[in-house]
Amino acid sequence: MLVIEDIHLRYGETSVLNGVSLDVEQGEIVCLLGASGSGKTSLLRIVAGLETPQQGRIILAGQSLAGVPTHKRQLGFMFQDYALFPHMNVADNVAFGLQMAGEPRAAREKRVHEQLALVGLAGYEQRNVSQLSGGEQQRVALARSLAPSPRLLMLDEPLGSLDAGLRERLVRELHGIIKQMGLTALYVTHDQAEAFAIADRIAILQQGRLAQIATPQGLYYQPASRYVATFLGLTNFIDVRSIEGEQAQTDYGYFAVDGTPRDGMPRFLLLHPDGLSLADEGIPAIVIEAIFQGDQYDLTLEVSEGVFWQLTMRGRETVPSAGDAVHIAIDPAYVVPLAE
Ligand SMILES: Nc1ncnc2c1ncn2[C@@H]1O[C@H](COP(=O)(O)OP(=O)(O)OP(=O)(O)O)[C@@H](O)[C@H]1O
Repeated sequence: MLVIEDIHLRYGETSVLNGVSLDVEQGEIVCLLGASGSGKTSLLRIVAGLETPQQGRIILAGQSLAGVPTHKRQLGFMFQDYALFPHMNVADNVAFGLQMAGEPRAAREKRVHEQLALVGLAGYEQRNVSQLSGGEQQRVALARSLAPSPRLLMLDEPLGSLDAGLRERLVRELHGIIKQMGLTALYVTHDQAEAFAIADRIAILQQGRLAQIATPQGLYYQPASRYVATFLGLTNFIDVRSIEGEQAQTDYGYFAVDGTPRDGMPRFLLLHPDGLSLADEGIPAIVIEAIFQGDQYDLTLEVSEGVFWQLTMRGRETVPSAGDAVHIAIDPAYVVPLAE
């Protein structure tokens, strides 16, 4: 549905996007996830036609968008700072795009009614938008962006200003609505949990480059680099001393590395915290802290001086205390070789 091809964007001497390419399938939700300043919003603005790259192409439904102005691209927008019109009621806000497109009144009213029902705000037509809660306002904004039947929905931190609990609920609702309508969406966020909750695939941007694009599970269990792993909060790295056949030698023993990384010989191994457990024997460690997170304990363990590993314990197992000596077993299926 959407092809983003080799996009380069510079502001003066500053390179903001450096050869970004990715595809979004019809009906797919792709999240752009990355640190502040990694270029997420700039990429969205290029797809929207609000910014022109020095190089590269955007193709929507088989047609190049070069020279096509924003209002002719048939896109829906839900941006954090793209506020509702405070002087209009809910119905007029939702009808805005339809009115701009010259849709007749009766068709407009029908569509507004349908869209409000879809976002759970049936009967809100005459309400004043300034009297709605933050969550209700976001739903009106969503209904407004969906009303003109966009070919692609673009969302930039759409839930950024809401509190955590409401965000969690709305992100699930948003997912349901986008999927129900079979919409294709490009969703910008810097919040990993939000991306995991809504995306079919996640594109990680790292200083204007695409570091990896994969399903949430793919990213989490097979990060392509140390940067991606660290960004996702996975920090148990060990250096590879040498490779002997399909075995990597490390300070903590030998590990099989048959699935070698695509970019060359592994220099590090990521020990995924889901593959670490406490056992009667294994790598000796001292518990530094055990933090209760509701659904799990997050343990920090010191395996040698200044080297700390994270391990999670689920369920109601007996959890050791700070200062306890323990042993760590490693499930080889959760060892990820990384070249960079
Ligand atoms: N009009 C501009 N002129 C010069 N530099 C710009 C302009 N717009 C963006 N930049 C720079 O481009 C880089 C990428 O910005 P962008 O807004 O795309 O990042 P982002 O990943 O969306 O960040 P955030 O999560 O903070 O919104 C930043 O370093 C920013 O300062």
